[in-house]
Amino acid sequence: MSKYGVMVMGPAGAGKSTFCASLITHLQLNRRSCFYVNLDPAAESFEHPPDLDIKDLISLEDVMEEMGLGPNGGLIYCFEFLLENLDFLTEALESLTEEYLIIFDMPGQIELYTHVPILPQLAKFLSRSGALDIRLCAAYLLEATFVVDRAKFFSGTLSAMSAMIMLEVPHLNILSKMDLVKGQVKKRDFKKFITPDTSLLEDDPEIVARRKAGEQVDDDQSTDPQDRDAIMRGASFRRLNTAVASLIEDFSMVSYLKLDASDEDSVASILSYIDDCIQYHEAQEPKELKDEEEVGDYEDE
Ligand SMILES: Nc1nc2c(ncn2[C@@H]2O[C@H](COP(=O)(O)OP(=O)(O)OP(=O)(O)O)[C@@H](O)[C@H]2O)c(=O)[nH]1
Ligand SMILES: [Mg+2]
Repeated sequence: MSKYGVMVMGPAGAGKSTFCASLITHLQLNRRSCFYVNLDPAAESFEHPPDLDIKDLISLEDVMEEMGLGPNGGLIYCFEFLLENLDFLTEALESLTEEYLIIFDMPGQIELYTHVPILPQLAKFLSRSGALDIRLCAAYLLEATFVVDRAKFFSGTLSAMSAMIMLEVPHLNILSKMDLVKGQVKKRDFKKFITPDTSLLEDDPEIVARRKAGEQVDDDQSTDPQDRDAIMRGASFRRLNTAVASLIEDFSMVSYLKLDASDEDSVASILSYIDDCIQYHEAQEPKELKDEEEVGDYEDE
């Protein structure tokens, strides 16, 4: 029996847990079953109580206290512990039928998505180990407000691409919190961020405005590493961003969907992409109406 799941990932505060909550509400309203797995050992409050919570296996607070680790080292320790105790996941998930969408709410530490091999191991276990065999996709969230700062946007896009390459599962990139940029960025301008390329740096309004004001933008103003502002306004920093943007353009892997978690249509649209990625609908049996529903329907006519 196939199982279906989505890993909701992305940097801290990107709106992962909010999206999970909106997705669960939407699934419930549409009479679809879901199973919510919290894999963030530091998460405390939830709109929907998790069906499985990593905190029942290990708590970040205990790890930090007992092992003398900081929050990031503690989180890595928690995931290493999870990988040594995968029965915790198998026992809870193995009996789920193909009707369920399993939603994994991930933590926001960026290290997990960029260079430590923990998440690839976990994704491999969930999707390919034979124990669970979940048809899994990743939903990587990045805050849409990042588009205001080109350097931030490309650095976020690079980490999305890094997660994509490391995880080797079908992957959706999503610009979250779209409500925050509505009215601030014109629709036509926003389009350019959907499939990012180097042209975004060439017509950066900040550079255009500085050039217009007669500022010299093609030289470095300072090479003193302490003078962060001057470095970030200098030509070397722009060359670095251009190199990052070119890399992203050359790989041509990242394009974004848009999400406003408070808008049900927007959540429904993202869900349709998730369903499509994991081919959820292909495995579903036609559902028969229950007797009372059938009678009710005829009475209405
Ligand atoms: N305006 C707006 N705010 C949002 C949206 N989604 C989330 N937020 C807010 O962003 C903040 C962070 O949201 P979370 O859902 O906790 O983000 P997260 O990615 O789970 O955060 P961590 O688990 O700490 O990494 C909260 O204050 C949310 O209310 C959205 O679509 N629009
Ligand atoms: Mg969260």
